[in-house]
This record gives sequence, structure tokens and C-alpha cells, in this order.
Amino acid sequence: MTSDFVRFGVVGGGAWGTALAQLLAADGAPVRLWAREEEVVLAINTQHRNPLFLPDAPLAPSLTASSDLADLAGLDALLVVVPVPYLRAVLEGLPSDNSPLIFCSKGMEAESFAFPVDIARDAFPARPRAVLSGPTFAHEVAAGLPTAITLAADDLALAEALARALARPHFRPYASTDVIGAEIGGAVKNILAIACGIVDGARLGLNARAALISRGFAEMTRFGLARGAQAETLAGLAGLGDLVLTCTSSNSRNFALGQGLGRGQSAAELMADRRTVAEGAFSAPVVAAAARAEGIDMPITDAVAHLVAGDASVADAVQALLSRPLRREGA
Ligand SMILES: NC(=O)c1ccc[n+]([C@@H]2O[C@H](COP(=O)([O-])OP(=O)(O)OC[C@H]3O[C@@H](n4cnc5c(N)ncnc54)[C@H](O)[C@@H]3O)[C@@H](O)[C@H]2O)c1
Ligand SMILES: O=P(O)(O)OC[C@H](O)CO
Repeated sequence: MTSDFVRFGVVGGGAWGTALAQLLAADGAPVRLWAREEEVVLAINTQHRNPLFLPDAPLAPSLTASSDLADLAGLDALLVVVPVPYLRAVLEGLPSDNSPLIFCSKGMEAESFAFPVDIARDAFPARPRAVLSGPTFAHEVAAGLPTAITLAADDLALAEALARALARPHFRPYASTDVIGAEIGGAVKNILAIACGIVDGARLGLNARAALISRGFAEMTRFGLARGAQAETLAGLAGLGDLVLTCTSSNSRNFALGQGLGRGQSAAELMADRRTVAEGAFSAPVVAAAARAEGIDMPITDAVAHLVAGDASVADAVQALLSRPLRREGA
């Protein structure tokens, strides 16, 4: 079956944008990637590598890079992989086409409380929008290891067409119409991965980590259901699946950031001069504030927000979580 989506562009040359571009270019298909750093553009075009963000992955010669967003004009679909705090500014520079935008970043914007699709609705009201989210370490996707992911769009036919166009023998997108569920799963799991990293760094044990994963999932579910997400999405790849991945591996930048906090390093020290993102550090105060405003109980998210802000110690946060009144499970 022929696809409407053959010529892909990728907005963002970090680890995930590069891995997705490589996924699509591996069979020789031309893929255009926009990267902010000239050093990345030059290295992709001449050495077929991204030394700053995905140094160990050889890249296909059919993957070409540019630092000019205008070079993404006229393609069939764009994968947008810019960290959420910078997303609005980058979208403003995109050529105004009608092709779908597929959002692959996992976070919530400060002040507006907007998810990527909401930000795009402001910039491109008429453009079709989708979300790609799930348990997907970039280096594994670039290496061709088996991966499954949620692809959500309001329009099921669009979700299914994009899923078919992105699918590869080792990469299985599952179509969904639950856009908000896919976005909330990705944003909240990043915060919970920081919490699990803290437990690991502070040597609080595996019981504590399992408790955090399940009570964290309860927070994600409360927040998601209150915003219209479907329970199956939150229990699926974009929610629980990604939570399990990032809460159990120091390959997760969010988990690794938490490990540093748990060992007693300050967030400021851990974030200084860092080139890669731990989106959970940006999202924790935003999701905590949104939940507070909506009366949704998210104590773990709130604790991570305080620890990232540097206004609580790990011991204080653990004590605050453990001293909460006992309650019925599921309430
Ligand atoms: N790395 C992964 O395995 C992975 C997997 C799935 C989803 N994600 C999500 O993808 C998004 C991008 O993460 P990544 O891992 O590709 O990034 P990264 O940590 O590898 O790189 C940081 C990116 O931020 C960009 N950046 C920094 N300052 C900027 C600015 N002022 N304006 C615009 N861009 C700026 C850099 O150019 C670079 O592309 C995040 O939301 C992340 O949660 C990552
Ligand atoms: O390295 P992290 O913590 O940003 O996680 C990467 C992906 O989101 C895993 O699905």
C-alpha cells in the first residue's frame, strides 16, 4: 500500500530527533533534520554522526541536516523533537505548510500549562497534529533494537496512516485517539523517573522504588483522568510502559539526575553546563502547580518539584511522604 507520508523532516537534532531520523533514513529514504547547532549539522552531513547528542550511532548518508528551518518546507510530515521549554519559539520559525506535525517531546510548558499539541494549536490552528510517545531510549532505536510506541491523533485515520508510515520491522507504533493521555504519560513519567533515581541514589531500597512506581502511576492516572485521558492509554506504552523503562535504568537522564540528587548533589550543580535535557526537571514544578490549581493530589510530583528547586532535602521529602495520613488504596 502506498503512503501519503514518504518524505519526513525532523525538527530537533538532540538524541531523540537524531534516532528518529536514523530510523526513517536507515533504508536509504531521504530525511531532512533541523539542528540548532552548526557543529551537529556539519558532522551529520560530512561524517554521518551526531557527536554532541548521539555519538555512538552511525547515521545513514540519506539523512541530511540543516540549521535553517526553511529547509523543512514542502515535506509530507514533520516529527517535532524540541524540548518543551524551547518548543514555542522554534514552532514560530517553521514554514507554514499543511502537513501533519508529530510531537515527540515529553513535557508541559511553564505558565501556559500547555502540552506540545496545545502549543502547536496556537501557532498552526489548521495543521493536523499527532503525538508519538512511549518507552524509547534513543540509542536503542538508532541501533535498530525492538521498540513499541503509541501514536495518537484525534483523527484515527490519521493516527493509523502515520503509524503505518513510521513502522519498521523493529519499530511498532500503536495507533490511538487519546492525544492528551499520550502527552500526560510522557510528561509525568519523567518526573517520577527523577523520584526513582533519588531513591536509588539515596540507597532507600527496591521496596521504596516499587512503591514509588505504583503510587506514582496512581498520580499519573489521577492527573490524566481529570484532564480527559483514557485509563488504557495511561496503563499502556506512553504511560506505565515508559514509567517502567525510565524508573529502572540510569540510561534515563531523568533517573540519572535523581541519582545525583539522592547522593546529595544540588540540582543547580547537576544542571550546570549540561547539554542534554532531563525534561522532568522543567515539568515537575509545572505539573505540581497545575495539579494544585485543579485540586489533584500529586505528593510525589510535588516532592520532586521541591527537590529540583533546592528548597527541600531528600530526608525532608521522604519524611513528608511517609508521614502522610494512611489512606485506602485506590481512593
Ligand atoms: N533521548 C531519548 O531517549 C528520548 C526519547 C523519547 C523522548 N525524548 C524527548 O525528546 C525531547 C528532546 O530530547 P532529546 O533527548 O532529543 O534532547 P537532548 O537532550 O539529546 O538534546 C537537547 C536538545 O535541546 C536543544 N536545545 C537546547 N537549547 C535550545 C534552545 N534554546 N532552543 C531550541 N533547542 C534547544 C538542543 O539543540 C538539543 O536538540 C525531550 O522532550 C525528551 O523528553 C527523548
Ligand atoms: O532519558 P530520559 O529520562 O529523557 O528518557 C528518555 C525517554 O523518554 C525514554 O522513553
